[in-house]
Amino acid sequence: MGYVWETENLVKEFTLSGGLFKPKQTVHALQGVSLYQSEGETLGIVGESGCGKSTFGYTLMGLHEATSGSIYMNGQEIDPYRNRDAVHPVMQMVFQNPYASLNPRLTVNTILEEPLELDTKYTARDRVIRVKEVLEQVGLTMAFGERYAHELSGGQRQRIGIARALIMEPQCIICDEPLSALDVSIQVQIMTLLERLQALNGISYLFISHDLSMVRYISHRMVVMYMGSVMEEGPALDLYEFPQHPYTRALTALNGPVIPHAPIGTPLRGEPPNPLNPPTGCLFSGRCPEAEQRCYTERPPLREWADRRIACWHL
Ligand SMILES: Nc1ncnc2c1ncn2[C@@H]1O[C@H](COP(=O)(O)OP(=O)(O)OP(=O)(O)O)[C@@H](O)[C@H]1O
Repeated sequence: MGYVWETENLVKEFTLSGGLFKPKQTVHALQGVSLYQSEGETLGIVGESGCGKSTFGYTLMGLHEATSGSIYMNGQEIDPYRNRDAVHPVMQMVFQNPYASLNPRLTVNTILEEPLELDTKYTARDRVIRVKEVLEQVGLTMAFGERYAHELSGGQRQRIGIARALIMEPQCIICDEPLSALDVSIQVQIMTLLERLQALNGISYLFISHDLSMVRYISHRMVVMYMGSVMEEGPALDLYEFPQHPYTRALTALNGPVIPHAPIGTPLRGEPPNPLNPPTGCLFSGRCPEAEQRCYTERPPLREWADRRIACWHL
């Protein structure tokens, strides 16, 4: 089975413009990320705030221009930043804030029909049918089509966000913290909806969240990111219950031990290093309880280890 998308050594740097006495500075947001996603799979990306999760999703979607590296969709190398038309049939995005991501001046019907209008394959009648179909899929009736965003609850808005992503039948939806603005009971409903849609349409999700304990439930595979770099990647439950990288162990330690005898990490200490000036060795070395001399000078590559990939000299 082919990959829906794949990245090779993806690098994203943001340049901060300097001032009269201040030189330009570079934020190293993604430092060579190589990942892939299979059809029908949910891939979770977790990590602390600022580790580059959203930047990865945005660069993949072409909302940011990659500094270097390659992006493939269905095996074809593309530049999503310059060729959005090639991205949209493959990938759509659901945003964190359902309040901000819907245009308040448009009815739900107009919001959902807009992308269809760009495709000549859809007649006016087809558009109405497709909007009804997609509203039903996200658990809303046709009557919601007449409403404006402010007339909807948070959960209903996020359902519309999902409907908008679904409408062109993409292969993959990037969900960037889609639950964090919602109440816990609504979060469960939206998670259940996403799972049902996956069973129905075979869609893939790239699920971005800082909440490891939640991501492990929804994901098949999980990626732990730190300072724009992949620290550990593997089957979600297994990775959560038996974390190997000291950083993953530290993250899971925050949630308490899950399984008796599972390796328990040392809780995180200190702050991540400045992304303007990342360390030359392992990016986690400054906070790692197991760091040795080599960790401070040489960056560990991401190496295969059973069904995982781990970037640590201690394997
Ligand atoms: N447009 C931008 N200009 C400059 N720096 C940016 C920009 N967008 C993101 N960054 C920086 O890139 C790094 C990664 O940010 P990003 O938002 O991708 O992290 P994140 O893991 O998604 O965090 P959060 O969970 O808080 O959204 C951070 O240091 C951030 O400050």
